Amino acid sequence: MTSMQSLKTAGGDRVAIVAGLRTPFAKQATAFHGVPAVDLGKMVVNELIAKHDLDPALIEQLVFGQVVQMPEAPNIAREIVLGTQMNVSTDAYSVSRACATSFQSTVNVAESILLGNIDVGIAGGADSTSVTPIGVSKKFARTLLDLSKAKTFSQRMKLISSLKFKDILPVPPAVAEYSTGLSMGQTAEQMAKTHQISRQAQDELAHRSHTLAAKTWASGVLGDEVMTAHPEPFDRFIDKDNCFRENSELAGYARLRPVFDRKHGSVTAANSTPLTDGAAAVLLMRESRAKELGYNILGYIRSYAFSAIDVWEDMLMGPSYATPMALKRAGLNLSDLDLIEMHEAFAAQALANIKMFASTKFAREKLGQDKAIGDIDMDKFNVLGGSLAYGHPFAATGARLITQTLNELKRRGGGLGLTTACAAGGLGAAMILEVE
Ligand SMILES: CC(=O)SCCNC(=O)CCNC(=O)[C@H](O)C(C)(C)COP(=O)(O)OP(=O)(O)OC[C@H]1O[C@@H](n2cnc3c(N)ncnc32)[C@H](O)[C@@H]1OP(=O)(O)O
Repeated sequence: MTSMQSLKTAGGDRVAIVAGLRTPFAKQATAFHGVPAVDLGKMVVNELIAKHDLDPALIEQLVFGQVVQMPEAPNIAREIVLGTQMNVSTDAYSVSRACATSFQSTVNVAESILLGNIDVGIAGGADSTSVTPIGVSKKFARTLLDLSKAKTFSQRMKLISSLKFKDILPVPPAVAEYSTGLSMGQTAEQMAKTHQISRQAQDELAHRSHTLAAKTWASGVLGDEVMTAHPEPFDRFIDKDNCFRENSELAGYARLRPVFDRKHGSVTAANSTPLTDGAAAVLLMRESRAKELGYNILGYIRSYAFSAIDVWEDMLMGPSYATPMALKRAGLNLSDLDLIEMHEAFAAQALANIKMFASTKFAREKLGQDKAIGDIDMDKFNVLGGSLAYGHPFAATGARLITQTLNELKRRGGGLGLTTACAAGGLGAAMILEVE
């Protein structure tokens, strides 16, 4: 059921986003090699507090997430509280919604404010694809347990001799769907085929994304929302993302071979998001509390929605399902929006969603509505470049999109912006933001 959302507290306050910050995003095994997600999270939250002169005692809740879990620190939010200047009594818990994780953490803090439980909270997400839990095969894990219970030498020998070489090889985490075994890249290939997205169109979108991101970095506007990082105890310094190409050339894209379907595919390293390390966070407050504390408000959450579809086919369609829900909840049409910020997991996925936004057939058959969501005006779409160029530290992307959209709306003198993402599990997230 989709009805209007009124995102106001009992006292009539809106949910204000006061600020957002992220670490630079670094390609796997580069600047943040060896830095776990929890440390990236601590870095960004500490800096967010310091940069905005926030008394840590005022923060009543921290909701955070990470997609690639660290088994030794399953509640990353609580570890961040304990590892920063925050009061130990600060409520902290972790959420997971795959690539839409920091949309979820932002909504959780917003809901706490709306319910009157808190006035000030921080939400965000962090991921490291460089520090990952390397596991063992199920057979090896089971044998190790049985070995610990074996009573005789011959029982132990029997168990050990049952193992083959492949059973003892380490198992890295897969960027794949648990129930289907399909990687995200294979799903992107499915989507390219179903929606007839050409290799040329994918490469052009990726080239556009890199070109816009390079231009944006060169303009200096990201300096305010991306911290410089010098992760202790690592003797390195990084002051900007290192995924985007300074001099992207379309001709270079065509040379690459497809990765996920080597024979008939079109998804390559250049039109996919790179595996990335990074963290992002947003500071939320009840509107009048923010004003009382003397903060300038960046913007407000106007509506949000999450959607879910089946995972066997074309499951990265989240924006096409969550966006109409968020629009209805805000009482808006697509054409009312000034900016559309869509997570680019793969160029094929973003282009398939753009196509379905414009499709009346899709609207009728999948959304149960007569009219298409609307044609996306590309002058409003990912105007600063997207995840293909910035990278995609899974749990941090939502908070990056929210912060980047609010800042860009502010620079344009205000307006309405959509942020939306697909996520594993067939999930989708959409949030409409307003800047006055
Ligand atoms: C909901 C969701 O968000 S789902 C999405 C979740 N995320 C994912 O699934 C991650 C998908 N991405 C990946 O798995 C990896 O990035 C891969 C497998 C696609 C590519 O990995 P790698 O092969 O390590 O990529 P790498 O960066 O080395 O690039 C391979 C080559 O392409 C080239 N290349 C990459 N980008 C570009 C570009 N924009 N232009 C030209 N060449 C490029 C590189 O220079 C490199 O060339 P080289 O081998 O001559 O040095």
